[in-house]
Amino acid sequence: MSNIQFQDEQGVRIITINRPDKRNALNLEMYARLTEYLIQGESDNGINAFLLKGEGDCFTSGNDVADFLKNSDLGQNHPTVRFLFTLLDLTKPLVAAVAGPAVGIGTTLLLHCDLVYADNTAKFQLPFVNLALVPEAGASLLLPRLVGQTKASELLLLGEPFDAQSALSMGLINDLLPSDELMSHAMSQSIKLAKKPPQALRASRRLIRGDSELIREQMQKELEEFAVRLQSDEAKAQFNAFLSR
Ligand SMILES: C/C=C/C(=O)SCCNC(=O)CCNC(=O)[C@H](O)C(C)(C)COP(=O)(O)OP(=O)(O)OC[C@H]1O[C@@H](n2cnc3c(N)ncnc32)[C@H](O)[C@@H]1OP(=O)(O)O
Repeated sequence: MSNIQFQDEQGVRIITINRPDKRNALNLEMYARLTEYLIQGESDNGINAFLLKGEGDCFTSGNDVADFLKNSDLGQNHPTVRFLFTLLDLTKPLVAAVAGPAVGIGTTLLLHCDLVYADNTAKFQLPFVNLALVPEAGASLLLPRLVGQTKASELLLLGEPFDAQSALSMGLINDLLPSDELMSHAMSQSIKLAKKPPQALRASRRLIRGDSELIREQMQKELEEFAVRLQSDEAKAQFNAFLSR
């Protein structure tokens, strides 16, 4: 069974990251499934919104660190790269429900979401420099835009974890909810979106998100740098240190 599952309910495609033994770390197969289910949902007239969540007490611990050691060719067909550009090119709204860790791409993908809800267990982190990497998913452009350059530098250069209250005050999440209300709230907000007139919803979303070509260019620059960093001795040392803890 795939570690990514989906179900469609009331116009919402709910996508679940489900690899609890590795804290929902994303491997290549999982990126490919995420992309497939998003693209399918984009072309399905019965789907008007996506809701992304993690199974259990974790959103996602980000990229599978072991995969960093195996796959360094980040061409356009690489599953992670395809997923990132699929996120950028989504036309239907994306909602996220975050409980537990949301690390690396687990945090940066939130910058592509339209609504983000979290509970008190949520813990965000952008540990790219700690891993001897650079930001991805356009975070080097989108995060300064959201939180200002000095705060973005703190989050991206120091790479320390921050909690849901901080994420709320920065505007990274829309609301902080009790754990037992997180999913029902995220779902009811997603259903509200799914019931809006779809063309107006998509057009408004496009206007709100602004110039996607600028973001695409920045993502491309990030990926070029990321590919170089991935090959570096300092990055390999960090990956091996994590894997041999
Ligand atoms: C393009 C994208 C880039 C990125 O996303 S860069 C970010 C990459 N991610 C990370 O660096 C995060 C690494 N993980 C962690 O820091 C911690 O985990 C957490 C804070 C997420 C959770 O901590 P805790 O609850 O104490 O769990 P645990 O004991 O560390 O992990 C349980 C098992 O899960 C494996 N695991 C966790 N995260 C990853 C990962 N990202 N890649 C591969 N494996 C991971 C561990 O190794 C271990 O496994 P075993 O039980 O076999 O020892």
